[in-house]
Amino acid sequence: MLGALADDFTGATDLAMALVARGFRTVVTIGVPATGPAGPADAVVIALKTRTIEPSAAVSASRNALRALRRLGATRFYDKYCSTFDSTPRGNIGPIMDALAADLGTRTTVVVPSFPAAGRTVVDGQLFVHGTPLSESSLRNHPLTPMTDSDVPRLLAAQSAAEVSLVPLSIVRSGGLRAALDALPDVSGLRAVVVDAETEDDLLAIAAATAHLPLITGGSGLALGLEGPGTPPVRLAARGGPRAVLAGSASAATRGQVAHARSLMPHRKLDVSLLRTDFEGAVGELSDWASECWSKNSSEPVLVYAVGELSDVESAPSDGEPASELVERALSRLASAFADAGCRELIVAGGETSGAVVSALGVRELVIGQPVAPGVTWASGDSRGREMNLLLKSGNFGGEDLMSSAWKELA
Ligand SMILES: Nc1ncnc2c1ncn2[C@@H]1O[C@H](COP(=O)(O)OP(=O)(O)O)[C@@H](O)[C@H]1O
Ligand SMILES: O=C(O)[C@@H](O)C(=O)COP(=O)(O)O
Repeated sequence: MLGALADDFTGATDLAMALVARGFRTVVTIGVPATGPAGPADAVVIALKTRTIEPSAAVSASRNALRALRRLGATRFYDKYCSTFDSTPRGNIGPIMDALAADLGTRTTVVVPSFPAAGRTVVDGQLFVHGTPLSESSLRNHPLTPMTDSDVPRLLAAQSAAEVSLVPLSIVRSGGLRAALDALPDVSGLRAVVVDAETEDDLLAIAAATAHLPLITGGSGLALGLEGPGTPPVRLAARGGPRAVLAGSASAATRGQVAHARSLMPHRKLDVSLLRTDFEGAVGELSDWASECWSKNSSEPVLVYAVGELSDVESAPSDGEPASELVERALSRLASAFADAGCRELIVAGGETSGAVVSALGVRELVIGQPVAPGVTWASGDSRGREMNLLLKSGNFGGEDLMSSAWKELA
C-alpha cells in the first residue's frame, strides 16, 4: 500500500485524484485515522493542516501520520506539498521532509513540485507558474505564504537540514536520473534532490527512476508515474437540495471565479470588520439570507466569499484576531449552518479554508469522485450522518466558470 500525507486538504484531494486516475483505490482520511479506512485501499492519503502552523507542531502531526500509515501497512510513502512550494522560511516543507526521512531511515529523497497540467514547471531549479517565475506570479501576494523567491533549492535549503542538490532537465531527459542519484556522494544526514520537470514525460521518467526510494516528495504531478492495480474510479451522483460555494481564498484564480460567479448566482461578501465586532450576528444574518435564497430557487447555488479585490486582504494585526482566522471561522460556521439547512453539495475554495470547513463539518474520510479540472475533483464524505458532495478547490486551480459549471459533473 502507498501511504501519503498532504499538508492541506485540497492538496490531499489533488493527490488522491491523481492516484485514482492511476488505478489506486484511494481513501483520504481527514487527520490521522483512529482505526483503518472504512473500506479496502491501495493508497491512503492523510489530509493534514500543517502548511502554516508552528514547525514543531507540523513535524509532530506528520510523524504521527507516518506512524499511522505504517500501522495500516504502507510500505512506500509520498509527502505531498504545494506545487508552488507554499511555505515560509521556517517551513514547513523542509522540517516535515527531514523528519519523515529520519523516521524511515532513508538518506535520499527527491523534491518534485512540478505539475505541468496546472502550469507548474521546474527548470534549473526555478519554479514557473504558467511560464512566469514563481516570485513574479500572483503567489507573491498570498496572505499566509507569500512566495517571493522562485529558486526551489534555495527555498528548501532555508528550511531543511538536508544537503540539497539539483538534477537538471538534461539528465532527466537522457534517462540518467537513477545513475545521477546513485553517483551522489554520501552525506551524514539526508540528501534532498530537487529534480527539474517541465512535461508529463519528465514526471514519468522521474517516477520510474525513483521507484526504489521509500520516500518521494512533491506536488501531485509525480503521481502520474505511479502504477496502481487498476481499480476503476467511482462516480458520485448528485444529491439534490441546496448548494453553496464558500470561498476563503484570495488567490488570483479564485478572485476570477468569484467575479464570474457573481454575475450568475446570489452572492454575499464577508464583512471582516463586522465579523470582528458581531461575529454571531453576521454569521446568523448570512445563514438566514442563504435560506431565503434557497426558498426562492432551491436549485441555484449561493456564493459567500471573502476577497473580491486583492486590496481586501488585511495584513495580520499586532493584536486581535487576524482576518484570516475570522474568515476561516465564519466560513466553517456557515458550512455547518448550511448543512443543518439541508445543503448536501458544497464547493470550498482555498486550502486552509477547506481544512477549516471540512473539520467543522466533522467529515473523517473522503471518497474521490469525478474530476473537474487539473487538481480539482468532487469527493464525498459523511458529515455527522449526512453524506455530502464536496469539492475542495485549491485557490489557484480551476477555470473561470468553475463555481457555476462544476455542478454539471454530478449530473
Ligand atoms: N480579507 C482577508 N484578509 C486576510 N486574510 C484573508 C482574508 N480573506 C481570506 N483570508 C485568508 O486567506 C487564507 C487563504 O488561504 P487558503 O484558504 O489556503 O487559499 P489558497 O488555496 O488560495 O491558498 C485563508 O486563511 C483565509 O482565511
Ligand atoms: O499542489 C498544489 O498546487 C495544490 O494541491 C495545493 O496544495 C494548493 O494549495 P492551496 O492553493 O492552498 O489549496
